[in-house]
Amino acid sequence: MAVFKLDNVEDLYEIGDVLGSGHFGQVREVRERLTGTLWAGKFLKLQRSVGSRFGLERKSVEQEVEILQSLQHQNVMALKDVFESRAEVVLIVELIRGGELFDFIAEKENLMESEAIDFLKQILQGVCYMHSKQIGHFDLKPENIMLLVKHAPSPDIKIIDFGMAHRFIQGVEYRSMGGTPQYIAPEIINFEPLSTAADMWLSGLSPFQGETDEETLKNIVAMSYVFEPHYFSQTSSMAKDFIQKLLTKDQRERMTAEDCLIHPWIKPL
Ligand SMILES: Cc1ccc2c(c1)c1c3c(c(C)cc1n2CCCN)C(=O)NC3=O
Repeated sequence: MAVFKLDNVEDLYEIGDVLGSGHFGQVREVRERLTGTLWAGKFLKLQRSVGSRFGLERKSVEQEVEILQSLQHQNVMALKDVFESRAEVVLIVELIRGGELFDFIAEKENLMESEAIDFLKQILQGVCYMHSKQIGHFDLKPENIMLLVKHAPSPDIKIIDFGMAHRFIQGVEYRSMGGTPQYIAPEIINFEPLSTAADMWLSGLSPFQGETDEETLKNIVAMSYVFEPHYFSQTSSMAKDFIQKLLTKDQRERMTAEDCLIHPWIKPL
């Protein structure tokens, strides 16, 4: 069993404002007392009793930490320290101030395909790196793609939140039902053995969005989507080819992150 630092996190870090919260718990800005450096603290509530509906199993937190400790890449959120008390574990991670990529794009009048390609290249480089270590993220969605700083000439992308991540072991099957309905791959809905290909079922604007989660899931399994002219009329055929090769139902046929990085839309000849 992994043992994290038992010091009181507040002895080393001044706890600041809440930056966000979600299934994982809360993220707060923290200031390292020794250096004055700002970090983000991810406060994860642990289950008080086995099987409790509230809080996370310690085992799943240990898995997230073990995965983060094995990832060092400029497009993946960095883990600095881990503290634990009786009821919670605190991950001290890189502070990412640029906000979510989704909001950055939404705030722009229009996004040039060249800008989209720059962002996509960084995401693919981060995903390619984690897949090369047999690690799948399993919750890649716009909310988990952030910008290190907002107003940089070419903003750095950071992939965050490895709470659903899994390290594959040769010959050991892995199935999961987790994820966010409009972004999960058909093999997850069908509870089939998974691979890192599930991360490649990328879609920012989900073309499968239904009125309800149930309808969305049916759309995904039925592969019923169209490139709505309202959103895709200005999208190049190369870009649509790229999207279609990702939204491939058979995970064995779907482009890998490596394939994507050499696709003509991303890497013109
Ligand atoms: C300035 C700011 C605002 C919201 C933040 C973060 C930073 C943030 C951060 C992280 C996570 C997992 C979630 C975060 N959230 C929650 C929302 C993420 N989709 C993180 O790992 N570093 C962050 O700075």
